[in-house]
Amino acid sequence: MFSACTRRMLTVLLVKGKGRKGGKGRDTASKDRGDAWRTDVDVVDKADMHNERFETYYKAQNILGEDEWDSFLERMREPLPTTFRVTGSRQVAQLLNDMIRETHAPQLASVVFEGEAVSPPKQIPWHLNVAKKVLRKSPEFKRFQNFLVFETEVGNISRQEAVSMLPPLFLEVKPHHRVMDMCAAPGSKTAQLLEALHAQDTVTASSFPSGLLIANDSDYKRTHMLIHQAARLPSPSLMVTNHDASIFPAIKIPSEQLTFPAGTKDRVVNKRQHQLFFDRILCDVPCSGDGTMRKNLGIWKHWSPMDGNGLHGLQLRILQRAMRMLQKGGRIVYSTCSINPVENEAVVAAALQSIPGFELIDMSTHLPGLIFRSGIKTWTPALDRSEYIESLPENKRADSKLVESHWPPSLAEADALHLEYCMRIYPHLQDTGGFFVAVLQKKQSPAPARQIPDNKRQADAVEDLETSEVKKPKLSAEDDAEVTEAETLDTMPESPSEPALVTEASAPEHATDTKGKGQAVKGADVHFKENPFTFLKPDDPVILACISQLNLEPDFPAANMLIRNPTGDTVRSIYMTNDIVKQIAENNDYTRMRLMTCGTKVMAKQEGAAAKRDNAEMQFRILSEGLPVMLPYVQPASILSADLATLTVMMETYYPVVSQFQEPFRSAIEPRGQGCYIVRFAQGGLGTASCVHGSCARVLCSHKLTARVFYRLTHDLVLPIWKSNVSVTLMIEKKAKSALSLRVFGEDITTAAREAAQKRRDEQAKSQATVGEASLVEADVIHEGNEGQEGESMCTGEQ
Ligand SMILES: C[S@@+](CC[C@H](N)C(=O)[O-])C[C@H]1O[C@@H](n2cnc3c(N)ncnc32)[C@H](O)[C@@H]1O
Repeated sequence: MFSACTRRMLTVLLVKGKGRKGGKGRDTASKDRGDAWRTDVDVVDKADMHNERFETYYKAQNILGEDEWDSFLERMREPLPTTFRVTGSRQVAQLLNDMIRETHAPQLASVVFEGEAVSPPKQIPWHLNVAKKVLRKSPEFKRFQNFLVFETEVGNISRQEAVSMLPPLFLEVKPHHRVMDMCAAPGSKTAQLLEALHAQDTVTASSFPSGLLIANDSDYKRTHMLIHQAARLPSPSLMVTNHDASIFPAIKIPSEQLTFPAGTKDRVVNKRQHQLFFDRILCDVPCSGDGTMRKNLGIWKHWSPMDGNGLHGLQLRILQRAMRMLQKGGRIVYSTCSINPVENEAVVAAALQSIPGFELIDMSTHLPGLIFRSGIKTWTPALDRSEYIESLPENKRADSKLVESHWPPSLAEADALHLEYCMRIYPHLQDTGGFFVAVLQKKQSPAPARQIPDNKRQADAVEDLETSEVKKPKLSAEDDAEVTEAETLDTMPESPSEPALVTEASAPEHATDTKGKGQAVKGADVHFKENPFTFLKPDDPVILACISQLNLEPDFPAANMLIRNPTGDTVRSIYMTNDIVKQIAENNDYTRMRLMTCGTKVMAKQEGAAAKRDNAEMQFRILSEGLPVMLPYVQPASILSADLATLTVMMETYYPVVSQFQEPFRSAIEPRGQGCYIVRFAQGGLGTASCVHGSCARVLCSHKLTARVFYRLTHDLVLPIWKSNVSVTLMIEKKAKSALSLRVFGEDITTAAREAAQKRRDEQAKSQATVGEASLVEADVIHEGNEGQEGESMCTGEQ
């Protein structure tokens, strides 16, 4: 389907039947991760997938030729192929991709169900069609589905519609780019953008991109989904904010982050702070979601053209705000999962007409395998819910409830805007959902740009601040209150002497003093209750202790470590950011930005049983999720080597004592003091594990023999451990440990799994005993009944 898809994309169609439960629309489409792969009950019949208004409206828009209309509608009523993306860290992604390609796909290659061959999962652009019945009844597919469910639960695989993977591909994000995701939750595209920023990552270590990604969503609860999603791709370049994207505040950045083109006025050069402009912005705006009707069947019943009419104003304002935050030469992708021109071409046309200096770009050859139709140049907005669509002459349009931007521009204007460069994707073209993408670019200034290093930017931003003049579109009064440019840009300090932002009266002594204590900050949001962000000084005792305990390299970015608590006294978790994220956090009021998180959590104070047992002084450990980011700074000599036998011991026992390990690991760990260490299990290493309960050696297990099964490690594995006075513990979370065990050994050999299996066996035995007792009682009752009133005894017994 899409030949330019990223390495991590895979697609599988898991469900093919009559249809599934109707959803509530696009924004509610994300489900509980664990349920995401389970097949739903059919509740909407094909016969109910009709909506007169939908058909009349779209026929009137001429979105497709007559010859395509029937196949379009027919495909709209077919269930959507289920696609998924491997989203975990590069280490996990590589393993999972290999597992699917090398283990699951071959195992599924020869499945024949009811006399018909079923195709295995394939990387996009291929597809697999599997009937629900096959999934339920074919043991091979059931196993594959279980694998998907498990990896989805631990967050390494997420269900994502194929078309929804497109916008980030059109953005072409590079590691040095400053990127904004305006409407980001639940975060599937954010994950793709992060992957692009981290294109230089290796299998075990994260890169340290100089770029930035701000992932924003106006829905507070949904920003937590974003944070959760992003935690799987730990990045020092990430910030998550909770703002209305249409009034996203201007972000200040100090001069050090910019280079100025020759001829820039002194007044500008001497300014201490400037507005940050982005290289790439994604506007995946809230929409009516009628392109998702194949999976959100509820939309069939309730669809009305007024859905799109009502969203148009907000969509336009979000796009306009993005345009005002874009760097010259920068790119915006505007996307919706709607096929309604009022939410698509109308928004793009109005935005281009209202803000000069932008153009649509032709991306038709960017993904050669993608089949799409060009954007349309004229449409007829619906005046009401009526099934009859009427157009109005231009002189009557002002009298309607619609605003000017709902209507199409003249054909000459549409030609000049190149609306044909917009891309419309319909379900029948390549068996996907419906989707719309437009790629806008801010024209370069006439003066050729000087060659500048990656981490330095032209002060193009400054010029814009000085000169920007924005023509505002007429917006419908009922849509939303109009937000003026002044409200956002005015908050920039005009004079270099104006103090930096962020008041935090309770800033700790050891923190960098970036706060104007007690000062009221212009634009601060007093209702925003998240903890402040406090950067530790590089010579803070906590940082110095971490450097020495964890054997960190001299180039460890000690100045970029931050803590999050109101007082700054207790340091439990330490986050790491890159320079640009630090600059933004320090130069902007975090409440005004509504900053939820920045950077990534990399270290934590060792607490709990182990520390208490050992009476440990304050010690820090590297978190498993932060390890890829920290690894480049851990001195190689301090990294321990181990084989899979060592890993087996760590998996099979909660707190294995040193004497349980074999040589050479035992001698390597024995003399070391208490603390956190990093262990590398090298690719190609061969190991064994006892089969505890799994299918691989079930026969041996049931005969109480110890099965030793051999495994080979296909990639380097690097993990954190904690050595106490007596034991060595693998420091990864319980579920992640089980997932790792499944990936490496093909079985869950962890202590937790063994205990759970034992518990299940005990319960089973108990219930069998109860059944036994019950049948004895039953037999007694039957016996008694038989003795007494023959014929009524069964009934009594069953009660
Ligand atoms: C289509 S969804 C985004 C999906 C997301 N890009 C992804 O790929 O996972 C639209 C999002 O816009 C958010 N939203 C709605 N109004 C908004 C606004 N004014 N500003 C920012 N976000 C908004 C919704 O909460 C929703 O999460």
